[in-house]
Amino acid sequence: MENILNSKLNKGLAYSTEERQRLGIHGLLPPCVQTQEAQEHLVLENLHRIKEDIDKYTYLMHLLDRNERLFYKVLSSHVEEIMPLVYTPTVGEACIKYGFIFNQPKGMFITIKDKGHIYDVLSNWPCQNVKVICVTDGERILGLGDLGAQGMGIPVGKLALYTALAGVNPSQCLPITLDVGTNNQAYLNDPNYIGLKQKRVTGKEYDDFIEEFITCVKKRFGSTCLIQFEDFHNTNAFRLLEKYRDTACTFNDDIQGTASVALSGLLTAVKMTKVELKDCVFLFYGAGEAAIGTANLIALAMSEKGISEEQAREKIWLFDSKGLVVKNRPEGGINHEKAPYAKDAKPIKVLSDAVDFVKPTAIIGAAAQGRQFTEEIIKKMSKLNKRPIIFALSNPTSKAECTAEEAYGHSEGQAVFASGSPFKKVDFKGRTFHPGQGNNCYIFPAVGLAAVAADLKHIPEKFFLIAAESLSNQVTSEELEEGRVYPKLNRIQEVSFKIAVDLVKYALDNGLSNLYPKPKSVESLVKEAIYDTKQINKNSHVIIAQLGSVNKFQFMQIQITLERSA
Ligand SMILES: O=C([O-])CC(=O)C(=O)O
Ligand SMILES: [Mg+2]
Repeated sequence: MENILNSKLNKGLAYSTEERQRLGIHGLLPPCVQTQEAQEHLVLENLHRIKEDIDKYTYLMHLLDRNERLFYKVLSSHVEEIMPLVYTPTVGEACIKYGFIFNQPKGMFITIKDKGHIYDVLSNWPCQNVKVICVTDGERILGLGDLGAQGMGIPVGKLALYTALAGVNPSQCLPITLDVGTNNQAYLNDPNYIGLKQKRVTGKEYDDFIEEFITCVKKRFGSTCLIQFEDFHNTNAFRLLEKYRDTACTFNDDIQGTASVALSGLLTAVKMTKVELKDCVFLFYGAGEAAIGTANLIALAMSEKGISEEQAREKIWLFDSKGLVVKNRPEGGINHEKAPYAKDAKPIKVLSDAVDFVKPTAIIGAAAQGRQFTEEIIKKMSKLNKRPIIFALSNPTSKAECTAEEAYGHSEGQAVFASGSPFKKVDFKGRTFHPGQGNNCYIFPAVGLAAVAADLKHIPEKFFLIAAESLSNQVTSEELEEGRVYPKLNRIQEVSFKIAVDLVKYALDNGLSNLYPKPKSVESLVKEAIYDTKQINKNSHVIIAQLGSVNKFQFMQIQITLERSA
């Protein structure tokens, strides 16, 4: 029975008659034996019958609770169709409604009330061999703001992509929400809100809590367990990255992952526009994690192409909620992260006026303010550039700075466009345009695979430059012809694999890996770490060996099942 109840083991109707007898589950299933392909087909048919995306999300999460391998088989084989249902944009709606749709826990909730006991709480997680944690404190979920503990949908969705896009074993992944309260008043008043009903804890109490969390993760799962920070507020995201980047195996996906995918898109875009990267001028709409992270990485990339980082920063402009980021502006608001980009120029408060003044080659939206790249702005960009680069990176779709249709339409088909959330292809005046999804999902799964395969100590900034270049180099000439800034999603697994291999090679050459001696073939090393989504039709002892990470209690239960069926 344990087999059917354990989603990691359960195969549903795919158990053969022999297996059913051996495992003592004969009679618990109807007699039909299905192939995994037939099951996959059925899942897709069911999905197509469901009308609302949020209901499709719930259906898929139930599948994950029931038959993990089948879930990953379906997701990894139909990325373009299914990723938007378990990830951006549907996951945003799922978080908002998490109180209604919460079913089986898929990760851990560690609250401020657990302070002093975080190690014990982490010890309750049934899998021993955790190698990747995605953690949020729910304060800035996508562009939707403070969703408190209901932000859990994000680490769950991110880790699902670690497996589906890069093949990290799901038993090695742990989604965590740190619940330090919420300042979302609607949630505090909502009887269905699933988190702590208190205002956010801040200051020293917050910092001590995070410190205990990091220390306990290292103690429980080892110092090479990768900790991906996700959807923290700006004020904490930059600080925590600086604090832990050299003492833990960690990165911030919103700062570094997004920067890497954005830079990669730009490296590809300049192949289309034929304006060299070092000659481009960038205007960021937004000056938060994604904007500053990308600006910093562009400066690093430019500096490797022969100009100093300082000269590079001269070509990068920021526009925040108070207008163009210029020195001594009366409104102030120029923090430590923005300061290197503040220019000696007059203050400008209207984005369209800033476009006139800055004359950018590329505008990059990352402010989560919705449709701010207006027809007027896109038309101005098209006058300034033969092929304007327009990236609308804010998520989910409702927060995108413009739609794909607007970008291609208002630029008469000249824009090189990418967006954080997916847009369908656009037909315009007899031509078809394929918008790129400039989402960090092209980067973080590969970083995770590299970290798991090579037992990495740290994640250096250089990783995000290498990943950006590797991703851009993998766009084929056919894809370029079709105007694609990123490789097609239906080959994202091979692309992630190659990025992971490039990262591991750099890690090995730079003393970042614990592996000794150096592996002979990096490709084989990374391949060995990859999870197989195909149904296992092997003896149960092989299943145990593959699980490898169940806890003592589960292990005993499986042994009992096997003994009974022997
Ligand atoms: O989750 C996504 O789709 C990308 C991301 O990190 C964010 O928008 O915060
Ligand atoms: Mg994020």
